[in-house]
Amino acid sequence: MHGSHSIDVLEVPAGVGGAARVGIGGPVGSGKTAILEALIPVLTGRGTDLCVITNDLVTDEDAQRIRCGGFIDPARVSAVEAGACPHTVIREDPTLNIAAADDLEMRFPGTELILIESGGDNLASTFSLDLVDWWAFVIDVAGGDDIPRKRGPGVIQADLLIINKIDLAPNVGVDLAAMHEEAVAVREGRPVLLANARSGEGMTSLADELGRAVLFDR
Ligand SMILES: Nc1nc2c(ncn2[C@@H]2O[C@H](COP(=O)(O)OP(=O)(O)OP(=O)(O)O)[C@@H](O)[C@H]2O)c(=O)[nH]1
Repeated sequence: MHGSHSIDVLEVPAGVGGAARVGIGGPVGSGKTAILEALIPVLTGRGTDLCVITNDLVTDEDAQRIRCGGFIDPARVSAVEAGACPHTVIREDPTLNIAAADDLEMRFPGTELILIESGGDNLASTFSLDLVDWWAFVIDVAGGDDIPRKRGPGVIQADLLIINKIDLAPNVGVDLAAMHEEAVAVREGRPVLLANARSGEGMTSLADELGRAVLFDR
């Protein structure tokens, strides 16, 4: 009919989109994968039904590492190859990640939580709210205690800032209390969590935070 136009309605299968989608971003090497490795057993121990998506530039190395860990069914871990720019697939055009999350929910219908790790390359990476409901940004003590002062969008905008590798503070001459205080100040009081992904310190608090923020205190 002249003047009318069709509207494409995307078919979303029943149940898909029900899981909370959570981003874990931050600079290369800050410990995002290590945090997932320490966090997943805490969450599954609480009975949370979860899946994982990793974003690597051109490999599925992080996904393989999590699949090999033995703490999650390897089929529940999907890899998105981000190509040249890691920001694009979590912010400008998160279509690939949304498709990967939908696919996981279709294959595992009871999924309550999807953790999406992104291989960001600097302090500017943020997640699109079309992709995630909530996101954390991971920096580490060894990267320098001036990172909060640089006020990168990740540091400022994330729902939670995680300062990881706190065990290394004495080795790199960082005053942890001052770094924490400064991070809280630049975030105007929004949450900042101190963590040591190697020992698991902070992971109970992180699981509690996720419980409050997206799992509604299950
Ligand atoms: N001492 C110490 N080392 C850590 C901690 N967390 C991670 N690491 C180490 O830091 C290195 C980088 O950790 P990853 O988990 O691979 O970091 P990532 O952010 O996932 O790195 P990309 O995926 O390359 O962006 C590894 O050698 C980890 O063992 C921590 O809390 N303390």
